[in-house]
Amino acid sequence: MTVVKNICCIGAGYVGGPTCAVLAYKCPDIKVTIVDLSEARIAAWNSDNLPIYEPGLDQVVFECRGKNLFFSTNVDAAIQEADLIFVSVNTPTKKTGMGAGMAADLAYVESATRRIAEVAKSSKIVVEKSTVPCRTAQSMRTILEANSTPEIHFDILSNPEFLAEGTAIKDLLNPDRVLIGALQTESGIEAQNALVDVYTHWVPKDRVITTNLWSSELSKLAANAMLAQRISSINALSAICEATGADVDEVAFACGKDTRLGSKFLKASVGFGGSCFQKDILNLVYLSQQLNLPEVADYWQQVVTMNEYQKKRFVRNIISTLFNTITNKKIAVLGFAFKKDTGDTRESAAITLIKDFMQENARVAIYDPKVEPQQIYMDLAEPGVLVGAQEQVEKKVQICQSAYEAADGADAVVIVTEWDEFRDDQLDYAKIYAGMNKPAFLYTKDTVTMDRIQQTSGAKSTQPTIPTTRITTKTAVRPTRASLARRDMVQKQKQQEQQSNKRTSLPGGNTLITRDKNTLNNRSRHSLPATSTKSPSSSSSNHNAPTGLSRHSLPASSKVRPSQHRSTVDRKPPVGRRTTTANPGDRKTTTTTAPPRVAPVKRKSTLSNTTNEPVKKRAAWDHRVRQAYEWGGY
Ligand SMILES: NC(=O)c1ccc[n+]([C@@H]2O[C@H](COP(=O)([O-])OP(=O)(O)OC[C@H]3O[C@@H](n4cnc5c(N)ncnc54)[C@H](O)[C@@H]3O)[C@@H](O)[C@H]2O)c1
Ligand SMILES: O=c1ccn([C@@H]2O[C@H](COP(=O)(O)OP(=O)(O)O[C@H]3O[C@H](CO)[C@@H](O)[C@H](O)[C@H]3O)[C@@H](O)[C@H]2O)c(=O)[nH]1
Repeated sequence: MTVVKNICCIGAGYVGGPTCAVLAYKCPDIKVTIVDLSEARIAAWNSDNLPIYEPGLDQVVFECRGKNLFFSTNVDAAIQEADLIFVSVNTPTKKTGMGAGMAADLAYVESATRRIAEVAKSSKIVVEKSTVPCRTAQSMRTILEANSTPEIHFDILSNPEFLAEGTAIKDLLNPDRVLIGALQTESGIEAQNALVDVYTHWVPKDRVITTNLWSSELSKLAANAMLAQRISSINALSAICEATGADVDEVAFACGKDTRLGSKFLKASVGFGGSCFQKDILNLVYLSQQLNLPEVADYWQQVVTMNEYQKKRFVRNIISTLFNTITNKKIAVLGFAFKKDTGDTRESAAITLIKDFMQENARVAIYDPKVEPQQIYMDLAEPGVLVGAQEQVEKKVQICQSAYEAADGADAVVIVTEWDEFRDDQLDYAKIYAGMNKPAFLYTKDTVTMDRIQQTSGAKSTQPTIPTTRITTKTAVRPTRASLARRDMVQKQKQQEQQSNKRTSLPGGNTLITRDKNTLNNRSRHSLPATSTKSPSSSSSNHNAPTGLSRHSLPASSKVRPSQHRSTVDRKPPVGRRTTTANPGDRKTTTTTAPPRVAPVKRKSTLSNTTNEPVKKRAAWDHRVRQAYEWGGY
């Protein structure tokens, strides 16, 4: 039986570093050496300032470094010493040549494999940790076997990594499962058992799954494709929600309660980012095409297409609500990393959004708590992102030290990354508002709807009303008293509408209901016009704004009293109105004036009647709900 005593990991990146640091932490009897070609990266791993930000990583590394955990650029020595070698190098999407834009670039995997074959002086278990197309292990095996001798034998395993950035240490310490694929030969199974023994130092045995090589490789792509598919599904539904008045969070909550579906990964967003999802789905699309399965390829391609659509839709909505132009307007972008608790910016939605803002000649101010300015400049200067060199980018964007600095003088604040410090109990939104141009707008990533800081009547600004992120029943929490009250209230309003709303007959026998401007929920209800043409009233508005607004509470940190909040609204009649023409799915034919960001006074009295809760108390309640959700994660 093979016992692993010495492990080498080739690739000291987001996966190799944390994975093998946790392995060293949990297996003090095993020596772990993480190697990389990048001297800068290894120097950082050996310093107090680790090259990646990941909660809990510092403690793990500082605990083991120098004892049984080592970082080195001496790749050959580490290979020679090891019994087992993880190949954890990058596998980005190919940029040129065959399969460009889709296929995984396996050059780094191949070069690491060749290096092992060249320098190994004893038998090794080589473990494919990188995410690779199905049957890559076959190519690795061919390279290794071509160099094996009677004394040196190579076994190849597939052990894909499922950690998510931002929660990597938690995921590694307590994984849902560990997957190990092997050739079903005697030697393959022995190697598989040796790796099982390593993991069972801390992972319960029933969570270590053993399969054949190809199932293991494909399972990694499949898991990512299915996770991303859920996000695209909920994002597709968010577009329908905005057009119909349904609330995407409520839909997600209702669907997620079905135990067959589950509540995770149903959070509508501006689109998924990160180095993995898009790359791995495109990888699957390419694989399907190569296998002559065009329908399968099209199916998975649609997940990526929907993601792109969502990002574009978000930008379009922002421009639309900013009166159809953002030229020379200052847009504050809060967050640049692709998700919170990581400094990783790869495929971050922020890059796409900022690119679009800049192409519309907006001025962009960016703040992220963990991403270095240099990284932001590099990402924005990437060919195909912004035309021009880094110096040009530096002239166009302002990188700020705080959210307040970014928002100062801004026309709009866009929260792209859901960092905790942007929560309304952390950030003083009254202060943010005070420093902004009026009317001021706030957009949040998870709603894809406009969150308007204040409704003003023209150029003159009024008292701040400061709604912050929307309050809804989120996927991880039960419906609240507040949301039930809202439902009651909406029903009540519906009844009132039936009496007071004007009914307009549309050609084709359809009916357009124009809502009373002062109703709480400014989403209009439409009968679906199969053949209707544009109603006369639709020509009066030229906006294409999102409408899926829900209620907002005052932030805990807000200095604005509920009474001020209401009185401002009293002074300002909401303008939300929506008319739909022939094709309800065609956003171009749907015109909407931006609905008010906050409810009119009517809302308060209705709510008070329904819940018997003063507004202030209700706001606090809503705030707790949101916090509970956010701490619960997706
Ligand atoms: N980032 C994630 O959250 C995540 C999660 C699961 C799986 N994965 C997969 O893991 C793999 C690695 O991802 P990552 O995010 O860690 O990438 P990364 O770019 O952060 O790290 C890869 C490292 O490998 C090094 N490298 C490349 N070729 C080398 C060679 N021949 N010898 C020595 N070092 C070499 C690079 O210098 C780099 O530091 C990818 O296949 C990725 O799809 C990533
Ligand atoms: O309900 C959700 C969940 C996530 N996201 C977004 O999806 C992206 C990816 O998030 P997440 O999956 O949490 O982070 P990653 O680090 O990309 O992790 C994914 O990709 C890794 C690399 O393959 C896998 O190992 C992980 O299992 C898989 O979750 C981010 O932009 C999130 O904001 C949503 O929009 N809605």
